[in-house]
Amino acid sequence: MSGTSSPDTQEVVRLDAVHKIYGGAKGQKNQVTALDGVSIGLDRGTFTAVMGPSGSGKSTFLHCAAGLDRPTSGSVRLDGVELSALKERALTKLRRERIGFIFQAFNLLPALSVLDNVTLPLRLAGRRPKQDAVDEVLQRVGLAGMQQRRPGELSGGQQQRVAIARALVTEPAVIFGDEPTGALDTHTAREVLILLREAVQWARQTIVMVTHDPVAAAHADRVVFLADGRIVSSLERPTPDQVAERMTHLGAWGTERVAPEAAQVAERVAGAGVADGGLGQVPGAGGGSGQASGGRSVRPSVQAPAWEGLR
Ligand SMILES: Nc1ncnc2c1ncn2[C@@H]1O[C@H](COP(=O)(O)OP(=O)(O)OP(=O)(O)O)[C@@H](O)[C@H]1O
Repeated sequence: MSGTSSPDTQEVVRLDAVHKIYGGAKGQKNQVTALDGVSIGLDRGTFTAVMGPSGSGKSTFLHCAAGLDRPTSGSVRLDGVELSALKERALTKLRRERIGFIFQAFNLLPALSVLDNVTLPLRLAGRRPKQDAVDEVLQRVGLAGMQQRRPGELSGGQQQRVAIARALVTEPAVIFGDEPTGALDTHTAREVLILLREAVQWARQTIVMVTHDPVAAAHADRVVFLADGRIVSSLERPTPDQVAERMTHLGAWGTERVAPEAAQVAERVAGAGVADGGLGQVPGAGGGSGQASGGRSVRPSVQAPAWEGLR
């Protein structure tokens, strides 16, 4: 554990006793405690998935950890910098220079080429893109030869690769993903997850990903589970069925959404080649009314903070 920003620092993200309370003055009825004393450290070069039932605080966790929202109390340090000490402009600069974001809905600029989308964060930061470095990133994500295409001329998976390249090109301290595979079909989602996994290995990239999908989560080094705004457990390098089982214990597929969620989990877990045994633990698994993950609706994502000030 350390608070410096030296490259050798193990913990890139550190949250201590973070509370986030929405709505009204203290003690008022309409208050919601979205985060209730979250403390966690995320090491450099690791891939962490954040899971939990709907409303458990996953998005709030991501927003606070990434400096998109300020905690009500507690400390968030990113790459050794205490975020609460930063004024808005400095926070924006830090997000632009030290954080990469990947969203469910890609958030590419349709009028720009692949190359211009990927190099945009560098140019916004006043840095001249180095052709070799950009070429390498595009090669790594499988977009070599597509530099001049527009996002509209790419598949969903290719568009997400552009977003990943855009996140990687600044060599950020950490990349935050908000359901980065939520809009992709099962096969494409797997390719994107493998790519993220590889980025952790070859670039020693730190990645934090919020997901509802046990198969996606199982690509991470560690899966952290939130319930009622608290970290209630974690699993190291779990299988998809271990993740699904843990989510079941958290009541993640609650009664009002049992059938679609459970069927979806069953499909995803089965698609990952996991033994059938794990599926029996998901209530309503195989219940039939769920849709394939590829048909999953795109839930509203956070605004694209990395591009604030662009227009
Ligand atoms: N801006 C806000 N104002 C008031 N309450 C909020 C706000 N944002 C989130 N909440 C509440 O905080 C709690 C945690 O929300 P959050 O979006 O972090 O959960 P989540 O785990 O990401 O949920 P989901 O999986 O459904 O996206 C919920 O009760 C939610 O209603």
